[in-house]
Amino acid sequence: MDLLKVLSRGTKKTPKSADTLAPPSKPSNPQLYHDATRGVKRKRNEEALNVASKDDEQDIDFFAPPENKKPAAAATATQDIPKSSQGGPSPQLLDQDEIRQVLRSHRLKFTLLSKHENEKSKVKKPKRKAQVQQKGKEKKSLYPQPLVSFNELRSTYNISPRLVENLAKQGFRLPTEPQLATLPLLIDSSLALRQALPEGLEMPTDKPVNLLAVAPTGSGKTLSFLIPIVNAILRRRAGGAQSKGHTLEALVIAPTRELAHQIVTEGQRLSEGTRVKIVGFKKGMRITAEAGTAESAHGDSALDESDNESDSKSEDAANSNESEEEEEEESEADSANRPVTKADILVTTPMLLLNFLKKGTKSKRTLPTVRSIVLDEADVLLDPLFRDQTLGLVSSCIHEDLQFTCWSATMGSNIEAFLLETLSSPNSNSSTAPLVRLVVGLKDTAVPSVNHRLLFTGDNERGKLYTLRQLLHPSSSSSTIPDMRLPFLVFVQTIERATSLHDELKFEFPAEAGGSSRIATLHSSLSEYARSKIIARFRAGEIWVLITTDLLMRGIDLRGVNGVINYDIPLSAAAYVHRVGRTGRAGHEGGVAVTFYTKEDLPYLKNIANVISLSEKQAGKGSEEGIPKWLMDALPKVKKEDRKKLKERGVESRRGTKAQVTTKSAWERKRENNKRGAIAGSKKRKLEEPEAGNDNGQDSEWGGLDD
Ligand SMILES: Nc1ncnc2c1ncn2[C@@H]1O[C@H](COP(=O)(O)OP(=O)(O)OP(=O)(O)O)[C@@H](O)[C@H]1O
Repeated sequence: MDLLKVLSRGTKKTPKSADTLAPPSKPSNPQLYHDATRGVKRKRNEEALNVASKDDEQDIDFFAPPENKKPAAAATATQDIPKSSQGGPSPQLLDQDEIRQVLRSHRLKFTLLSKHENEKSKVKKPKRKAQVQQKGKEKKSLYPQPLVSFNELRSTYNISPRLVENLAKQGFRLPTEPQLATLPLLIDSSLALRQALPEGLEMPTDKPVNLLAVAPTGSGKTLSFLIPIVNAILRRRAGGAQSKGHTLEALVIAPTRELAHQIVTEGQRLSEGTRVKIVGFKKGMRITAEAGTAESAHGDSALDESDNESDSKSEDAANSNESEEEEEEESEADSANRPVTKADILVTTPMLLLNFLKKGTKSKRTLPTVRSIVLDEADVLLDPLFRDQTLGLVSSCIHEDLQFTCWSATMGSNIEAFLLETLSSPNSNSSTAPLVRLVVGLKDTAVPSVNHRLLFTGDNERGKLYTLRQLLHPSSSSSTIPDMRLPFLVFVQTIERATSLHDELKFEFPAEAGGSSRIATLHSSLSEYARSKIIARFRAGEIWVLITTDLLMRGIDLRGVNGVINYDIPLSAAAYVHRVGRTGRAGHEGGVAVTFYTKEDLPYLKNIANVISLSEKQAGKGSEEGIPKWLMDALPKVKKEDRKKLKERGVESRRGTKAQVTTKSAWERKRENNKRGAIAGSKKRKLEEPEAGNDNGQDSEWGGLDD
């Protein structure tokens, strides 16, 4: 039996046909897990369901003033809201049993992490180790107040009414799981933790809580960290503790410009009308920073970073190719004349701001007014490749009550241990604050909101191209995946492959359907201007197929994306999770993720098949929809060295110029390559100096990280 083909059959196809460019389904409920029966005693459960079914019939206004408020039990589709949270004078807190019930029904698990506990369990005898750790874990479980409905933001946590209005304006009616879990803790930790600590466990309540949150892709993590930050700024202003002007109070770090820009946009929507200013840091921008000890205070200056490519790999991920149309090179004198940009919240990629803080001084400048630092996609920011830059920024935030929060859909245990070590080091500004971990779902490597497919495409490039062409015309009867609908993202391994696949496909759509304008490619060697234009056109629905690299795999929220195609296999389970998580976001159903594989990919398939199985399980789908167990067992285990190699290099045969995507014969390609080589050679001879070395060349596109 051919294992390769059977694997494709193992993933069920939905027979439903779909129209090209059908709009994404309306999100009915942005919550992923809402099983009211989970972890509930029978009697209580029946009561809760009865309340809910009655309330379901009513039209609910979650943002109504308290006197018109319907019972809070009706405010979520979770049907598990205990009575004590329903309306009434604030603050209304749930009791321990009720808290546990809500947290369990949403698959939310909080743990108080402590280095001390870890070390203690390490010295025990090996045989008892598991038991000790288990015991330790139980002891460290926390049960903070959940946010059962958005109206509690006003009634219990007294947040700015303007923020609540802005949420309502965007149509957000139910908190997603990370919002439900973290908003109380981050807005008012002492209130949220009042009944949360198990006996014998103490935690300082005068310090803000540091948080490590692991929640699925598209589950609203951005608002989970933005709401508390904006609210804290407004609160301090209202209390007169902060001037009415703009003081930099929060720093959000993201791995790519696209994500940073998106966070700024979401923040601006949230803080509309509040005078809280959220700004994306750009090259040449000046902000108020305090000089290090060797310098005079406020010795800030703007930077020209065009010559600063010292860390080409991370720059490629975050800010590649700085020859921007809109960001012409400027002299230091020019940039120093620029006015200082005022902001309350600054969003940046790590290298960009770090360069600014370092430029022209012996000791790095500091940001003493920053009270909150957010690492979005923390696992990649704390990966050894990028760690120094990220920690460089963290160490410049010297406020004594600095709050540190980390967010991602995937978080390796190595990252967790590293974070714990860093935060508990004597140099850390957050050393005395507790570190709490939240995990939403059973495990981080799952994307339950997406329909996953594995597709064997034959042994060569032609098979892949043929299959992709079929998917571009999803209504055709020959389509391999009938429920695959435009628009979609296509992920490939390298920039080279992205451009050559684009060349192959750009005339796929007829002129009357928009022709070549419907297909585009986005990767880090394009200018920032070009990149943002492409994203804007994709958001506007003008581009139907976007061919990209792993640059776009994290955080990007393109609401209309109906499908993701892994044309080249992802480099790790985490990369798979992030790539396919670009669809099926915030309750949108019907997102499809198709992963092509060839014989060559077989050694790497088990990782992905595992994620698919777990996702199906978490989504509550029957075993017939996932990959059968016998098939899973038959797949080869990925060797450690192969995993490492894959992470660093990708599939070897897809690197370099030879790995272009093409249907041309080898002879034709050879002739073209020779011609191109001759032209390039003559151009090179004319140049006085060779180009500045980026030794990663075209293959330096940011690769995904392993779990
Ligand atoms: N309460 C809500 N109800 C409905 N939609 C929401 C809610 N909160 C956020 N969203 C929307 O959900 C989408 C995904 O949110 P967001 O980008 O924050 O996800 P994420 O968890 O950060 O995902 P990723 O891990 O991929 O970065 C966004 O379009 C956002 O506007």
